[in-house]
Amino acid sequence: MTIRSAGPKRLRKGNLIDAENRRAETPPRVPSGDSRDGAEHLKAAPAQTPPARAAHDDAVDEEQPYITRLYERLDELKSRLTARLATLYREHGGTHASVWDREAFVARDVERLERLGSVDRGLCFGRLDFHDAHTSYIGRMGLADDDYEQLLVDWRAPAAEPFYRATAADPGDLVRRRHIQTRLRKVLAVDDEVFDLDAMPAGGQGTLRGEAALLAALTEARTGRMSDIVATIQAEQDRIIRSPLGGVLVVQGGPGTGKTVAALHRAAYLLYTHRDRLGSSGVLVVGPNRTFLHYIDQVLPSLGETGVVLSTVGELVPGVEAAADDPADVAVVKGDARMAEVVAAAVRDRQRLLTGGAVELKVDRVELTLAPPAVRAARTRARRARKPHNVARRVFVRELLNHLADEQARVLGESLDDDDLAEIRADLAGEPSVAAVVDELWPALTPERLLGELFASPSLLATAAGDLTAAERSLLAREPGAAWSTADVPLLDEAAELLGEIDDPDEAARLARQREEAEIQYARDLLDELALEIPVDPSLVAERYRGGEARRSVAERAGLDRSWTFGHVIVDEAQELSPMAWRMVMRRAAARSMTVVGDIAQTGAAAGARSWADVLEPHVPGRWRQEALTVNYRTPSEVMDLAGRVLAAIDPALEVPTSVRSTGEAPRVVPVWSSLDLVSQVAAEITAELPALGAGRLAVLVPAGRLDEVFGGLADALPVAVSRASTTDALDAAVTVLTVGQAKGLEFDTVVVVEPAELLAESVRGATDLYVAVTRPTQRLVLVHAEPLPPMLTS
Ligand SMILES: Nc1ncnc2c1ncn2[C@@H]1O[C@H](COP(=O)(O)OP(=O)(O)OP(=O)(O)O)[C@@H](O)[C@H]1O
Repeated sequence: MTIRSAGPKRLRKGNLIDAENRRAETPPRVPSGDSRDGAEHLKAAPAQTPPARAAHDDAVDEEQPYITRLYERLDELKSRLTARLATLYREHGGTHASVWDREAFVARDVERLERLGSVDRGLCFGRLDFHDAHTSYIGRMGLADDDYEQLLVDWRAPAAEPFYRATAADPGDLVRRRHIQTRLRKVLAVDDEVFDLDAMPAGGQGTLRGEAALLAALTEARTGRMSDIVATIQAEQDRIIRSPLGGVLVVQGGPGTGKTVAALHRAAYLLYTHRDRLGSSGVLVVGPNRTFLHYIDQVLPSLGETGVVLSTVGELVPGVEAAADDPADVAVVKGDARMAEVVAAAVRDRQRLLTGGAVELKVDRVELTLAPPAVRAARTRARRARKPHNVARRVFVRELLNHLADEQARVLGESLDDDDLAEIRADLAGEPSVAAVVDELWPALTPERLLGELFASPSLLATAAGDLTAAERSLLAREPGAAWSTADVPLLDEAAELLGEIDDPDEAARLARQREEAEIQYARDLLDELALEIPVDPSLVAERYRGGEARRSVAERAGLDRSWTFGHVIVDEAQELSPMAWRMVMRRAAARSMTVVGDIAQTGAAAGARSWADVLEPHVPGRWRQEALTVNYRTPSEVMDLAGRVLAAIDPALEVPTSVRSTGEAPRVVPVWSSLDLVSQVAAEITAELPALGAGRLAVLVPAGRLDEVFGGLADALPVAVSRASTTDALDAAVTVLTVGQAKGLEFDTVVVVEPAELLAESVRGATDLYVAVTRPTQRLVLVHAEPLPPMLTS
């Protein structure tokens, strides 16, 4: 096994060896010793000599009492909080102010308890020894004793920075950085980097260790869930994590360079550092699909942050469920920036004039004439209000009723005072024939109705989408009542923005009901999570949360409110967003504080990005900054050699990230004589792989057209659980069958790619899909094919 220190982390003074030796049963693989791209590489160490082992064991013993003390402090704080919370939950009544105070205490204590409960695993993972003889311990949260003496420094605090940033060239005041590995509150290993050997106490030199903690993290079997990397953040990642809050930060990096994980740690860092600001406005993380969000959803809670909203593009409009998939050409048209004008024109087209001449209305046996000029005047006034359609509708209705009331007075030949006129207007407003005309001329519209009617009507489309070709317009056709697609959601959002809220009591009641259900569910989840030792009646908690806007968590409120603007927005796999999706996401980030994470070389969506400038210049011209991540932590170098050939076929100018380690196992290519045998051969390959897989995860990546066939065949043939990406347990099974699109952002110990030539041919971005597919494994890659392999995989 080799670790290459290719950039973020450099070889440092002292030996660098694998502390895992202590528990590893087999010695690590001797490195191949190649040094690509001039990257320094770290050699796996020979087995420890007895004195080194003894010194190491002494260091483990030395740390245990302190770690035990930290856990005791954690437990003490937890039991104090639990007791106080149980008391607060039982209290009733009091003045309005005292009830309010009590609620505030409850909310604060619940949040604290959640945080304390989330940091148990690996509470402390580092220690810094400074020249002035003081020592700091670094961990998942800050802890102090009752005398305010600092016991543990939060990893996000400025005092923890040397843990991630110190280098041999620039160690600052640091004498030694120690990684501490714990399991179940026991110290397992320590891993030291010494910056000043002379300043080390006698005997301390024996514990010198290198990249063991990183190596241990990288080679661990995958669980189907992303883990935090708080103990092993690398310097180039740390710079991104601690980059200032303001403006748009783009993080460009190849597969496996830690973009996702760094972005999530950045969310935790920003919440910690700017709690005042972000605590009330919240952080939104946008990911490519639900499976991916499920894959990452443990990372922030494990860092003690629960208040972040995770959403796909298709979920960003509350109340709309994007259940359909559009073909690529349809998604391209719907995602095109020109659609903004189409939606705007569609709204304008619903503000109509009387094209067929005057209409006669019979109100209370009085004949009233509504003439075209009156409607035109009302429309002009309403449009001048420069308000959303449904809000401006009030002006239109008022103008029209004024006109009709005057008309009625004229017909009756009476001179009426203001009160009489107001009464007539009220009567007119309740008159069905008047309401019908108003609805025809300026209807109250929901986004769903606007787009549903637009896409179902070639004539409405022809008027609103004149800039689109006839072929493009025909791609927008949709049956009334059909399911919405992900590509429809940004259009619905665009429409919602232009339409505004409807003054409709039924709609208001529906939203209130939706909110209430969410509150009750929240209360239930809360009690489940807290697992209070003293029983508390869930209905009391539900009651407590019901109705009180201010008592709901920010994430809850934000999740239910389409117009919520977040303090910071993180967009992952950002290369996949269409221009229309960007418009929607930008609305959620009104202050333009964003982290945009992606890889232009992995753009799979036909409507996705070709350059970050194309994406961002229209929204934040000249006001975005870019950082790069260059080291691949996921994929071994043997697999990346093959991936590099695929990348070169996409564009020879694109750079392959340098793998930080190698396994000595080249990708395996398995030819099959007939495509009829493809699935059985895949099953045989997986069966052979299972012993090495252990408790890890294996993905079968297939062309979309083969999903059902391969899933069905494997589910029958394999002795282990097989799932597919569309189900909620997708990442829990040992074997998951996915399309490449569904595997975006995910990783697995072993990946079996089925029929690469078909993947390549399946879409205009087939080569990109192939690149994404082969960069998913952390250990082994197998290619099974009946059709000839694409040349880029054979050379
Ligand atoms: N500093 C680190 N310490 C330990 N593990 C790390 C570190 N950096 C990245 N990793 C691991 O490397 C893997 C890849 O990270 P991540 O998924 O964030 O990469 P990515 O750049 O988003 O990849 P892709 O573009 O392919 O989606 C993850 O398992 C992550 O935990």
